[in-house]
Amino acid sequence: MNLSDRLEAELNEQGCALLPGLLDAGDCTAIAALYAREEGFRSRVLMQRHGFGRGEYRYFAYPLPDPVAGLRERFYPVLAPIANRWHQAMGLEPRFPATHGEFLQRCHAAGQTRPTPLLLQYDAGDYNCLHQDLYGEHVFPLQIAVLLSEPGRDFEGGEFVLTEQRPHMQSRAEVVPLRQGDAVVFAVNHRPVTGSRGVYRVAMRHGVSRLRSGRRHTLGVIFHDAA
Ligand SMILES: O=C(O)CCC(=O)C(=O)O
Ligand SMILES: [Fe+2]
Repeated sequence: MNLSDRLEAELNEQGCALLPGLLDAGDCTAIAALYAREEGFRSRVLMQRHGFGRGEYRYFAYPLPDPVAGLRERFYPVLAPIANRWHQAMGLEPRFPATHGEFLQRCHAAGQTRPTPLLLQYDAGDYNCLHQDLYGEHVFPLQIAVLLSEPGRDFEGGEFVLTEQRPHMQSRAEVVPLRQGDAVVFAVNHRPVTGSRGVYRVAMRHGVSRLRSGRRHTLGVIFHDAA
């Protein structure tokens, strides 16, 4: 099974898929260290100010640093066929072009020109409320988060959580066990699930449980740009 087929099978069954060891420890440390630098970012968000949780994040500015730009370019073509089948299954119109460059042109033409890849930083007591990363009309339906810190050594608590809200049913939560360098691919806003009466849309949200101690960094890779 190739990577795209494996991810599609996991995404269709669980709503998320793992990419173990996507980055090595050296890359993780180097990317996390960017957080403290002055340059390279377009904005900083203190989550508590907006009711998003507690902790902070910074959006990268263009040009994105190599590993971040590389992940967007490399994974878009793997995920676009899955995104197209999801849209077909959910009866949604937009189809996604073959390359990330073409998709970005579409975002930029619609005024979504600001880069969305971000670095997040959590300290003890911080958490990220369940949310969806929607930034305008154009939405690529899958995104990736990479854990840059090592659980147990750098921090405790702070688990990546996904919830699925099925129509007329109770919500289901999934905790995704990640080690440093592991990534999770997940649905941005909804995904198709086949039930006895056909396909229905399940709304997905993601967040992070409270950090018990230490410091945790994550790299978020979102494929659409922001208005
Ligand atoms: O810190 C995390 O694991 C979640 C980050 C997040 O919300 C994102 O990448 O969109
Ligand atoms: Fe997010």
